[in-house]
Amino acid sequence: MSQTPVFPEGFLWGAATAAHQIEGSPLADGAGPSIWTRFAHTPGMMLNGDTGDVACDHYNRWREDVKLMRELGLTAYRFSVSWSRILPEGTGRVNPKGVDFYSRLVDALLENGIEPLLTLYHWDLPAALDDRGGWLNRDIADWFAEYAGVMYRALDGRVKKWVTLNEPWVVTDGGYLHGALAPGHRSRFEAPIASHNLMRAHGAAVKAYRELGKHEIGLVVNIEPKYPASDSAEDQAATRRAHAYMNEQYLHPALLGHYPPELKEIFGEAWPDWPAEDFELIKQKLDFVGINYYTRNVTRAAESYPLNAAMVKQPLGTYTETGWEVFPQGLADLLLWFKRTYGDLPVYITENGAAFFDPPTADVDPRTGARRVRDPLRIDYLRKHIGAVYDAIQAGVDVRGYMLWSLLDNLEWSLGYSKRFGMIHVNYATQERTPKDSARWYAEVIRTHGRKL
Ligand SMILES: OC[C@@H]1[C@@H](O)[C@H](O)[C@@H](O)c2nc(CNc3ccccc3)cn21
Repeated sequence: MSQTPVFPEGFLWGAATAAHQIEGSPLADGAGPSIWTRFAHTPGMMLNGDTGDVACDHYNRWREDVKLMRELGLTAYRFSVSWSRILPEGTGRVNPKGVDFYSRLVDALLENGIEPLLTLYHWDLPAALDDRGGWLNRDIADWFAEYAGVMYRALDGRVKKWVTLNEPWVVTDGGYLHGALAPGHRSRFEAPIASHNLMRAHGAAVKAYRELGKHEIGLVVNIEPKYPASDSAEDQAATRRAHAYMNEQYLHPALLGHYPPELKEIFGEAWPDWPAEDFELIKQKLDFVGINYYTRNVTRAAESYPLNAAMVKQPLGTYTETGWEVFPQGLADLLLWFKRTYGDLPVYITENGAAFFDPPTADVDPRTGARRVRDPLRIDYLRKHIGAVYDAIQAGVDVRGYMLWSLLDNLEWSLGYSKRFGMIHVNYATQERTPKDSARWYAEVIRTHGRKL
């Protein structure tokens, strides 16, 4: 970044969370269980046996959390809705208390000048639908559109930026191919089917929005730039496969109406011949794309499944607690690739952040009793990545906002509470919130509209 940044007028400065990671009370007020309720209570699936039963108790503490957002000066907040709070069986009967929770949250955000960005699906499929095949059942496109319609009717107008899916790649790769995430399947035949039905459901929800909604809707993907470890043909080919598998597998059908050809090469006999009409459903006009960026991959050829590619650890690199290399240039490179490949569609950075070690309890000043959590590594990470966003904007990419992952320390899926991504520290024993130094730094970035990076 070569000069004091000035971000575009109206650029949104926010933070992001997800229902199952922060809310707790998964079965309160008539809610049905999700696949994560089940997965977390399946022995051996979660580090330390952690579950989302309490999490950050946001279901009860949401007023306090909105107050903290206001104090930091956030102008936007990205959150997700738990499908099984709204439709306990996934379809049919609506649970009014579930709708009320999100309606009250949205009203509180608006009263505090915070724009809501609502994600309809952030991995917590109703268990009742998983029992009917879940993402492997083609009917899920209709089930998802039904759920989306309930939310559009309830909140559209107060919510003006909707997201259909969060990261279909992780849902499929984690939940159906490698089994590390709910529902814990390990099948190279199931993964492409789940992946395709996720995109059909995305298309059906966007189509429903065009009939019911009056504002904006998009898709959120996690993408990582892939750099070849060498200029050997094998490493170049492995990098091409890795790029297609993560970065193009979802954006291509959503924005171009076809899959990248590498997917047939990767999955072979496990890659079906999809009906042409499926792509008419999937390729719906979008108002924006959300990009979740965390790291890059230096890629080499290797015997691995299914990509025959492996990541190369960088000896001089800095790595986060989740083992991801800190590489801010990758975000700028990725945004320029997006613009070159898909054109001038507006983009939001819908997640960016890092887990570094933070203590389980905040430091307390013995004289004043003030609590503090020092997190200089996170400040350095955020400063450099927000700087990369600025550089991409200067290079002509239409980035409209930045959502820091995450507002609060929270349940890091099957890693439990072992990884802290929050700019606000959560003492899980007391549920006490303490803004970390990174939160106070981010508040200054927001107040100066990026000048104080
Ligand atoms: O891991 C941090 C966050 C996670 O808490 C969010 O719920 C999720 O949206 C999210 N996506 C990524 C992107 N990368 C990723 C790669 C492999 C497995 C899981 C996530 C990171 N994160």
